[in-house]
Amino acid sequence: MASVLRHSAKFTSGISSSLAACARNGTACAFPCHAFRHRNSSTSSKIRVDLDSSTGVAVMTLQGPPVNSMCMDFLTDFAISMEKLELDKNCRGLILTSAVPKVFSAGLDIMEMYGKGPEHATVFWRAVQEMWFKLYSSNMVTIAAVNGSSPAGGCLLALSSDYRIMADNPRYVIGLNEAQVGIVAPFWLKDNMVQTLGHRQTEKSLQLAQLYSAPDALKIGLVDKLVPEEKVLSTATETMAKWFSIPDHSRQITKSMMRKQTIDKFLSNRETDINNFANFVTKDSIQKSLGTYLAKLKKKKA
Ligand SMILES: CCCCC/C=C\CCCC/C=C/C(=O)SCCNC(=O)CCNC(=O)[C@H](O)C(C)(C)COP(=O)(O)OP(=O)(O)OC[C@H]1O[C@@H](n2cnc3c(N)ncnc32)[C@H](O)[C@@H]1OP(=O)(O)O
Repeated sequence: MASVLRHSAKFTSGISSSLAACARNGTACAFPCHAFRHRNSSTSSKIRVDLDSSTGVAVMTLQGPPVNSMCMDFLTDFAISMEKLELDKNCRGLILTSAVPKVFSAGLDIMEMYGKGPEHATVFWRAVQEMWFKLYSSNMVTIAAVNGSSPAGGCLLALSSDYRIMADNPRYVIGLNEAQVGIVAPFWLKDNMVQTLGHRQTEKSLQLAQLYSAPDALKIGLVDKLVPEEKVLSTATETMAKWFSIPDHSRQITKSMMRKQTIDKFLSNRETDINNFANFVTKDSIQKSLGTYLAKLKKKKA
């Protein structure tokens, strides 16, 4: 990552330090508390992170045009940002959003899976796993502010968060469409979706590679709330205040209890999953599917 978290706070005051203490201790803290904000920012080529220490909320903005696809740089920046935030005692909650118009994230960068050898596939898949694992197992309250289309890996970010708010625009889609691309959602992502939608709905969604419009995603519970696009971020901030009203320790233990089985299964099968991916994605037939899908994406424009 190009730069590190910079501490830009210039002053402390009784009010701001007590708000920061409030953020650290996990006690309820009324929003908005704009008066004396402490902001830490970090920017890499693909991701910007703004942490407001006075509220304990970090906003991670995906800023990799044209579609926030998850290439190696993106995945590395994401992992480093998550590690820093997780260790920062001033940070209790994370909002994920996009600076790219109309797109939250197009998912994994297909170019990272196309025409590459098994060594690259191994490194890439470990980084994908790490992104999911860091978000899914985070101690922070995580809210996806989905302000655009969010297929495949984009949906992964949303699914592994605690709460999903999406822009109320029927042209925006979200879902796990891997099968359409000729690839397969890994077991841990499937498990994550089962927890959110239930077994039957997940089976239909995955087999049919379904991308849901925002209203349909709300109907099946793939997102929790729809709001006008310009309110996605402010609603995420308001929602965070509600989640912050629960003491951190009890919410965190509850979260880890709910997610433990999926995490344990992932950790026990992690290396096998990497080998499976590397073998699968380098097969001629899978490469052919990826090539056809890529050509379709490019042709769409012509
Ligand atoms: C049994 C063993 C287990 C094996 C497991 C195997 C695989 C597991 C993988 C599972 C996990 C996740 C997988 C993925 O995420 S795969 C990626 C799937 N993503 C998509 O299908 C989305 C494709 N993109 C779109 O639908 C659209 O781009 C859009 C996001 C709706 C945005 O539309 P629009 O604003 O109209 O932009 P364009 O379509 O014009 O795209 C602009 C340029 O970006 C390129 N592009 C788009 N998406 C991707 C991508 N995912 N990767 C790389 N490049 C992408 C597109 O081609 C355009 O490029 P150009 O300007 O050069 O033409």
